[in-house]
Amino acid sequence: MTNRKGVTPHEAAKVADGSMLYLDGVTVSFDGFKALNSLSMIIKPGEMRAIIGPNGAGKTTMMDVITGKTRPDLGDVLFDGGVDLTKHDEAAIASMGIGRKFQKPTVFESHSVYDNLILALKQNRTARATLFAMTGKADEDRINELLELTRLTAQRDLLAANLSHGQKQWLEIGMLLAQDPRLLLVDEPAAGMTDAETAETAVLLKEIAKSHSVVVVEHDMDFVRDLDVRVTVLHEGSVLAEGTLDQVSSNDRVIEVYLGR
Ligand SMILES: Nc1ncnc2c1ncn2[C@@H]1O[C@H](COP(=O)(O)OP(=O)(O)OP(=O)(O)O)[C@@H](O)[C@H]1O
Repeated sequence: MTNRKGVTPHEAAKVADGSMLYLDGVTVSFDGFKALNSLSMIIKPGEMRAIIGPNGAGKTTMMDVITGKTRPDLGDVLFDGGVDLTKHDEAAIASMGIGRKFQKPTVFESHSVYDNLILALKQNRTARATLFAMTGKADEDRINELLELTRLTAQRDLLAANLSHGQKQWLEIGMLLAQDPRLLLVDEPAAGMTDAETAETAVLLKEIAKSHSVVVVEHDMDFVRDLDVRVTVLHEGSVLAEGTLDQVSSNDRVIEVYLGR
């Protein structure tokens, strides 16, 4: 079988070799409307990428395709150099190491911060992991690391319901990390945060990106500037521009369609 460019899956896997995420010619239609229109993008291992674009550009649909929620009509979606994500369902893709953080935090409000992290850690126990089960001490150490990373050490025994909006987002990021993903997809983390929380979230994501690939969808340009990473601009389901934030924001086509000035 070949895709629309006459590329076999084997050939696509060769091109994708060494990438964490490889999208090529990905097209998704809803009743004839192309939410994604031949979208292509490569994320390298250890890379953090910011995705921006006006409403309806296809950002959410792209995340849906990567996580197996939506099947593309056309195109290659490969993880870790060669795993064809279009052949797997959401649960299988999550267990392969792709974690997704939705915009709205979904922490367990009636549980403490600590219990939320423990629950996330235990969720990750596959049969194999149970066989070589971590000791209680190893679990404690991991939780302490995650509390430290997510700036929640002092809130460890608080009910999640009593955290600020920003702290809930950080807790949920910690819960995702407890499941040891290799690629994290983060949808508008700064939405609804205070300026201080937004700035801290950029620092947090940069720390996480030292040991994970991260794709961040975001509208807040100050936050994207703080991330200081390569930016991809989506428009009408395809890549309009890619580069530093300064490069894409001085691109005439981006100014025309995205910034509208
Ligand atoms: N299930 C669906 N059925 C029909 N149209 C859809 C569906 N999902 C998305 N669309 C359309 O596809 C386009 C892309 O939507 P998508 O949500 O991916 O954009 P987005 O870049 O995430 O936008 P936003 O910034 O507003 O979240 C939009 O025009 C949207 O109306």
